[in-house]
Amino acid sequence: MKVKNISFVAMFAALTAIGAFIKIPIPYIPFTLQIVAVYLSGALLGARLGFFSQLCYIAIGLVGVPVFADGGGFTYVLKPSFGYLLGYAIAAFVGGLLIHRYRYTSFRAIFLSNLFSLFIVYLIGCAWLYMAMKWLLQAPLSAKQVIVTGFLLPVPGDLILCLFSTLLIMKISPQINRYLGKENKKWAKPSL
Ligand SMILES: O=C(O)CCCC[C@@H]1SC[C@@H]2NC(=O)N[C@@H]21
Repeated sequence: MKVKNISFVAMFAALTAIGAFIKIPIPYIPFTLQIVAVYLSGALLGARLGFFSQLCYIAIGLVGVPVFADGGGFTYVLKPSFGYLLGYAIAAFVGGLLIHRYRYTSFRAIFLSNLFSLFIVYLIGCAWLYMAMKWLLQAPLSAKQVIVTGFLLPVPGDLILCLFSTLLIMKISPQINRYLGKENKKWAKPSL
């Protein structure tokens, strides 16, 4: 991996950590800005590097650096919110794959790709929340409680962040692509 790529992977891992520090505590799962870094990492770095950036973020947290919303350490895998972190890596990969493979450049296509990434995060996150509460913490939540706390409470904010991130991606992707040397791969200038 080129030094340039490694520095971008590290930068997006760091941005996800910053997103975790900006949080609003709501029951069980905090509202955070991590998702912005997830959208950006896939869309700007592509599937492979976006995935690595989130994997790197998860690894740093699991070895004990308190970069997650509620700290860090290996026992974080037992937390109800750990599934969302796994979802970040998959979501960055899928977002990057869609946007780069299909050369998405319009606002609508990038927004829909981000929405799909968000869906992946919630799918894995809510499934983990349900299982962790039931089997790891012995404090089961009903499916309805999982949907309310794990999805309905944070999703309005995430949709606003999806809109904001899409605009940001459109604004800065030409510069990042030029810097990462992806411009030869026919990435057109994004258009509204
Ligand atoms: O413990 C962590 O660091 C992960 C927190 C997960 C937060 C999830 S991600 C999707 C949804 N949107 C939010 O703002 N909060 C939840």
